[in-house]
Amino acid sequence: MRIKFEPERSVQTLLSVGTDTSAATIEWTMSLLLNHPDVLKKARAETNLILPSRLYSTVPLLLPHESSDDTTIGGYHVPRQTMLVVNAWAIHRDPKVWDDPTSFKPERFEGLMKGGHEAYNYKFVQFGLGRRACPGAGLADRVMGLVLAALIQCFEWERISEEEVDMSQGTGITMPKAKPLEAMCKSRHSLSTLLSQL
Ligand code: HEM
Repeated sequence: MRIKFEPERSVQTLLSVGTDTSAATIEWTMSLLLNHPDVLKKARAETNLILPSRLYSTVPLLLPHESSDDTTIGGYHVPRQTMLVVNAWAIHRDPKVWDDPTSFKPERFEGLMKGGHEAYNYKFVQFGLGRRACPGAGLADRVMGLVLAALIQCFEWERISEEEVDMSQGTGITMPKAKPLEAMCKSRHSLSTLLSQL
């Protein structure tokens, strides 16, 4: 067997999987924050508040996998070479796994996040698990943390009307918002002072 290495395609794939997923996660998280001003206020006060987007898993079915051998999972016989799809979206909203699953409560992650991604006890699988888990998870965590912190710390955010931000979900391997987020923002007073000193 010959394997053809195509660096251009690899770079394109990395750029695509790395940017769509991170951008969508940031958009979902900002939408959640705009619908929960109390959490937004808390996030501004606590710069280390963890805001994982569990409710709106941006890769809701992970990527298809294939069983390398016959096996039995949860009483079901799975023959070799079966395509396996993990429904992360359903796991993240399962009341048997999460207390009050559909509420946006970032504080539920305090403590749970300390041991790295493998320590989530198979509850939070936004990046998959095991050998084929997302290799960009560490980078994505850091980039999303920095971007969200900058957006929250540097700007005042408001919804465009009294109505809550529409959280309907579109379809795609990376789950988009059905209606792109529109919000109002203005730079915070502290930022204007800082910028005027540059
Ligand atoms: C919020 C951001 C991201 C999310 C939610 C995400 C999620 C995922 C998921 C669920 C998988 C499949 C895991 C599985 O099926 O078990 C995956 C695979 C992958 N991700 Fe990410 N990802 C993100 C960011 C990134 C970034 C920044 C990069 C690279 C710069 C990246 C590169 C990849 C690659 C190359 C794979 C395929 C790995 C393989 O098949 O062995 N991802 N990602």
